[in-house]
Amino acid sequence: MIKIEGLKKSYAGRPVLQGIDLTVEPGEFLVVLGPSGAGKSTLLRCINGLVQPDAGRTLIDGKVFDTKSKARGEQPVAMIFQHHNLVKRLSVLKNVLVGRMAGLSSILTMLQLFPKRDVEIAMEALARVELPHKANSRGDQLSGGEQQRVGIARALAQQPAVILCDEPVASLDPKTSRIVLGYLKAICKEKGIAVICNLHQVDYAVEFGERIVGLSGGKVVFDDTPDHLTAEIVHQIYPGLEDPGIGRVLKPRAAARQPILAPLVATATA
Ligand SMILES: Nc1ncnc2c1ncn2[C@@H]1O[C@H](COP(=O)(O)OP(=O)(O)OP(=O)(O)O)[C@@H](O)[C@H]1O
Repeated sequence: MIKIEGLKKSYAGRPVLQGIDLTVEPGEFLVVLGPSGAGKSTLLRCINGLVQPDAGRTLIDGKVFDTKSKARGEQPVAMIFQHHNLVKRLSVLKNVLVGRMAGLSSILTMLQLFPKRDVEIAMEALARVELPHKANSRGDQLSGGEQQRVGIARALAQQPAVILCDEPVASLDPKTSRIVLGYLKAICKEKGIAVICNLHQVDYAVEFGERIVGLSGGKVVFDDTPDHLTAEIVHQIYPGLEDPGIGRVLKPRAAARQPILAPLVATATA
């Protein structure tokens, strides 16, 4: 279980996260929505131990995880990025094995020598995203969607408790985006890995998210299942958004409901 308690972060005196509390269960697929600058990436960086919050903490299975844990090589958190972050000149298999490096001595890492068990784990992860036949291809010989599937395999090979995804389909076409999100969700369920996924696309959030968190002005302004996400709430999460079609992706039942969090309007207009 991932427990995020009172996370606060400011840059140059400007608050970016203003006290985030979230609990995410194993195997839960949580989507974070919010406008540019809402603090979505900062939230993931704090959870991942890349950024030290000014206040608050993240507990993973009851143990604090922060920048110090990361520096010690603890790896309960895997990350998937928008631009895949593959090493293009390395083979697909070696890219996936990057997910296993934390447990290796620096000499083995330098020589790119991997224990048989790690290679097996990496191949299993590649098989899970249906790319074992690409193991010996170079990273830059794959399409964008395939590269993102390798990114998922690399995260999976790390055997994490949580996978954080920062706009993982922002540079993919709609069909490929659905394929990639489909793999992520299936893996989340099968392996009991919590997934926290930043997205900009409300339609994908509703289609794939089991739970949606709306972030605005560094605060959680919505936290519920997709069928409770109304067009009004979407407009309040994204102030000034002019997209009359947004209501079409929301279920009629949701469209009939009222916004459920009182601070929403105040935060969105602050
Ligand atoms: N290292 C940093 N130094 C200074 N300011 C930062 C830093 N990282 C983020 N910020 C600022 O914090 C705010 C939130 O940034 P963040 O990247 O978390 O937003 P976001 O919701 O992920 O936006 P986007 O959807 O555009 O990626 C922004 O105003 C950004 O400029």
